Amino acid sequence: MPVTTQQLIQWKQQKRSIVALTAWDYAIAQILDAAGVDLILVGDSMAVVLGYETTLPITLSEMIYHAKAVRRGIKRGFMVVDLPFLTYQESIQQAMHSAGRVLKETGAQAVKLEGGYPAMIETIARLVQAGIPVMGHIGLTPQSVHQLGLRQQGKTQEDSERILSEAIALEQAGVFAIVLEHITADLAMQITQKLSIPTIGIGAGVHCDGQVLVTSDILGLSEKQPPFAKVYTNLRETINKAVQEYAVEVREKKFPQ
Ligand SMILES: Nc1nc(=O)c2c([nH]1)NC[C@@H]1CN(c3ccc(C(=O)N[C@@H](CCC(=O)O)C(=O)O)cc3)CN21
Ligand SMILES: CC(C)C(=O)C(=O)O
Ligand SMILES: [Mg+2]
Repeated sequence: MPVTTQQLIQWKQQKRSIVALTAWDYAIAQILDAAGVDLILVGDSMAVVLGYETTLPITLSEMIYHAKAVRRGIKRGFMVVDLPFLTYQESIQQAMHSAGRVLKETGAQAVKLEGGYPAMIETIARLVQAGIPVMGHIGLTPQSVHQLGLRQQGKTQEDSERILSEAIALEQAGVFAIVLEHITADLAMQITQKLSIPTIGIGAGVHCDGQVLVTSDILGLSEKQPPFAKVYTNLRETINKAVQEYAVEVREKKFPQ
């Protein structure tokens, strides 16, 4: 049975951790889905797969192109697509148009957008009223890299209080879940306890209701990873070995047989 927003909320109540990863094409999506990943995110971090330094250059059309391929690989997982930089901040109308395109053209079940109170609250409420499930994303928001940098957020009392109140405002606006990125484990625990909707952490400690990482990071495909990522295998090395072996066999006329 496909995962739903209700299922995600139930898993929080049952304290069953939610497993989330990112995907950018059919093959990766199919492998993650068959492995039982609960939530599959077409993240704008796909920028790394396309060779960009930040997530800012990714366009809505690029996200939709990749999301359509991901959709074809998923049978069970809940599929979320990131709205990229400046495709939702301009106006409620712009956000509605972008989120509508994502749901209509890709078959995703939800969109994710960065930011909290006050900037995004009205926009989120309107999307939810229109029937579009929205996932929040606060703490380190990479689309604001030129303001925030990439450091851990919520380290001062003032900052952590602000992030906690953003989380509460997002829940009230109707998000079904929130990504907490690169904040202290203590703050993530407080938010997780306070909210009825699931928190999905990335670099936010073990007390979140679920965890997400960028799949190219855990596979060792990215050139570099954030300090909070764990590299479970080194695909760069694996691919390099296979390609070297192939090259030798071609040059020595050992392949084809
Ligand atoms: N491959 C990849 N994985 C990610 O998780 C990811 C992306 N790309 N791109 C978008 C954002 C950026 N992310 C990052 C990237 C680097 C740090 C990092 O190195 N943080 C350092 C401080 C660096 C600094 O201050 O410049 C740290 O110690 O917190 C954190 C988050 C997380 N997201
Ligand atoms: C890592 C997650 C939360 C993300 O926003 C992305 O991959 O773009
Ligand atoms: Mg993102």
